[in-house]
Amino acid sequence: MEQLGPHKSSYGLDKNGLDNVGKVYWNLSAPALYQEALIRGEASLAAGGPLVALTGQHTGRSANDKFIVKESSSENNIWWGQVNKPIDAEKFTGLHEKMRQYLTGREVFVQDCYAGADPAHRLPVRVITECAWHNLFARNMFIQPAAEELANFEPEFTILQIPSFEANPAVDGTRSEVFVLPNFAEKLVIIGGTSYAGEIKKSVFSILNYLLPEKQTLPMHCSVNVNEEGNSTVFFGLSGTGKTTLSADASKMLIGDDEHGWSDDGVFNFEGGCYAKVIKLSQEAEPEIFETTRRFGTVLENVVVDDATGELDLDDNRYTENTRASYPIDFIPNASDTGIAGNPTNVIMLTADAFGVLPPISKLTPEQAMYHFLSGYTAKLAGTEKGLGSEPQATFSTCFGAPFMPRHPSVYASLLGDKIAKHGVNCWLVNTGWTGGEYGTGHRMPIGYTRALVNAALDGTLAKTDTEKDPFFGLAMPVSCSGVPTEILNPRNTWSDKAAYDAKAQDLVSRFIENFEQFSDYVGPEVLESAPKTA
Ligand SMILES: Nc1ncnc2c1ncn2[C@@H]1O[C@H](COP(=O)(O)OP(=O)(O)O)[C@@H](O)[C@H]1O
Ligand SMILES: C=C(OP(=O)(O)O)C(=O)O
Ligand SMILES: [Mn+2]
Repeated sequence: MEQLGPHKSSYGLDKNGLDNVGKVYWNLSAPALYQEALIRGEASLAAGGPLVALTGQHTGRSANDKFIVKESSSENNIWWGQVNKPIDAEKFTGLHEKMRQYLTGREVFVQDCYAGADPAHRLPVRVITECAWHNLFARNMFIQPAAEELANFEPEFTILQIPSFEANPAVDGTRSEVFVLPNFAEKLVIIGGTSYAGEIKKSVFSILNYLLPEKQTLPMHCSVNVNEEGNSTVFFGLSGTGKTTLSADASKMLIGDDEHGWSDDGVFNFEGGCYAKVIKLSQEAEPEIFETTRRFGTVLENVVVDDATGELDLDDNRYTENTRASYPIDFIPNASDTGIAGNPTNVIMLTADAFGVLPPISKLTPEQAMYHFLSGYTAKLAGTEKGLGSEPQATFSTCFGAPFMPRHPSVYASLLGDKIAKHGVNCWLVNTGWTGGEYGTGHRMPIGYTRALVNAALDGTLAKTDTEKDPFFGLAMPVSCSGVPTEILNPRNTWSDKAAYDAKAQDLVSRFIENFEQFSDYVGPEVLESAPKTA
């Protein structure tokens, strides 16, 4: 086994059961990984220097192909159901062994890194990949140990990601050729059949979501930034609701864009990089993120590059709507270099309501915050082309991140409830989705309006503004906000057909109620009292 690279670890790959591989590239730098990726034809270079990779068939997460290994150490702690589905330990062992055989004589890339900016909570993770470009993704996304820490680095968890190795569902116990299999007993996640890099980061997230509640630390699918007064804000939200977009803001210090922990000491980023959606990215609305797409070190996924000029075309969705940029967090000009901040003053729950019935901002009582956290509502337009007649798809994903939450939602909700009460946190619901009338005719909330509303919430202005109560969801809607047209603050105003608005709002209320039945035994009467009600 040939060992290459300046930062080999004394904890060799034999300890990962991989004494049979051909070459190991240890902790290569970004330039070295570029070279290896380019030599192998894994990726190409675009103007300004980003590395551009195509993932082929799988351009997003394969949520249905994730199975948690059922074994005695974790079995009773997992919330088994539609989301967390089991796979037998024997099946895992069989597939892992096949994967190991497959790697005989092959090359692998290793990044040893930390997940968790707070040294008290960080997890040493080893990411072993087949491709150099996925290794650079891992290097961008996680926290790099100091050079002297690498020599004696001992991983607590390992991610083994081999996209060209596919499962055979008939014998391996998977659903398809794709598999994402966390094994909490063996402290190992094996990934195969997909090149979507997001699987790597979300696997590490799932591990921390499993481990941290036992340390009284709440893991969160959220972004975090800090304003000029030093107050930190948590932005919860499902994919596409604006965590990354809204946390990158010239007037704030960025802590992180996607995954954080909240301990007794405050909040900390799990990651050391960001993973931004770049489809139709506007230089004007998102200047900081836009800049990252034209520089050395950024990995672009499924972005179209002009053959003749090497220029990016961020508007081209021929491979997917889910085009991505991963970059180290310090590519954002005002990012924190510690990844740590104090206890949040505000919690913002983001939703992208494609029905166009939720207000662009509302103040939540602590009980309503619990209700919305457990509900985890967002909605997408069914087709990528929004047009008349496309009925939106409602999604309820508990804790704003069900696919990544191995434990029962009440575990996370009770930690959040305690922290909101203890620190007197202000909670808000922000709709970054569609407005301006009946769905299909409306448009997405302009980012500038959302930023203005968020800023008015954070600087205390909205707390002093009169509110009106929406009759369907019981939400307190501010009646005015500087920089935002008054008529959009109550979404009913934006519909020409008021009866259609009422019917649609009522329909969404019914969906909330139906979805919440599964949680009604886990919350107190005050939370149920604060729930949306059918008229
Ligand atoms: N009002 C808005 N607020 C936030 N994002 C918006 C808004 N309107 C449109 N967008 C777009 O929605 C997407 C939000 O994605 P992103 O911030 O990556 O979400 P997340 O990080 O929560 O997955 C971006 O493409 C952004 O340009
Ligand atoms: C990376 C992902 O998360 P987000 O869209 O929230 O950035 C994902 O869901 O694959
Ligand atoms: Mn994001």
